[in-house]
Amino acid sequence: MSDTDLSAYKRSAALTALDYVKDGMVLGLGTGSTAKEFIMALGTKVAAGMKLRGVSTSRETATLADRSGIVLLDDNDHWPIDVAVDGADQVDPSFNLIKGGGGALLKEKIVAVSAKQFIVLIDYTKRVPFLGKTFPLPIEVISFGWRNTARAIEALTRSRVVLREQAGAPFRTESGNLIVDTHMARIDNPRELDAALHHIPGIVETGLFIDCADVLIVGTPQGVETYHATRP
Ligand SMILES: O=C(CO)[C@H](O)[C@H](O)COP(=O)(O)O
Repeated sequence: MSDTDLSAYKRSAALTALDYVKDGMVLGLGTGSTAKEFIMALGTKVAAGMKLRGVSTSRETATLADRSGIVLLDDNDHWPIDVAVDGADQVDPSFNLIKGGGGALLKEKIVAVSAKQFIVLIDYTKRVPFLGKTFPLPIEVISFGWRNTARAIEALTRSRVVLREQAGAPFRTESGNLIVDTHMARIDNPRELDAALHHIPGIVETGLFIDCADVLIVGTPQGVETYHATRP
């Protein structure tokens, strides 16, 4: 299915997420095409008189938020984020996520875990029985010694690790780091893998979002489905 076909499902999920937005809130604003639908929809709320402030996870999102009339908090402020809303690349049955397809995973994770509630918006094709296989795991690494870091990731995961490129050059995150995409056949235990990866020096953050999502909103051909995570 093409991205154009899926954009209607992303949009319907984004519109449903508006129900969670109340006047005066501070919102965490994700990055990517689904987050974009949400931020543009927020513009209608602001135009109708709602006052919203936000924390942006990328320059692209900051531009969209500005156009929607959302006042952005400074990077150096303490952010009292009520609700963070973002897309994802894969979601497993326990609502664990792979994120970072757009390369914004570090800021996205900081914002998601800072929020009182984290809402994930996806089209139905992103729900998977297990993470990996159809989407490589993005890992943000510092450029110093990145080849050694990549080798260590390969040894741990027994998978192919590929430096992400853009226009023929290494892709740089907004924090100045690199992304290596890790092609794993299947991630059986995302929590254990995330913990093990964090022991490798040079890894800044992984695209595994474990126990972060509170609400999952899925756009499907049959309509929008909403799920609330239950945690012990
Ligand atoms: O993690 C992300 C960016 O780093 C995005 O949320 C993820 O890639 C999904 O993107 P899209 O909504 O465009 O399908």
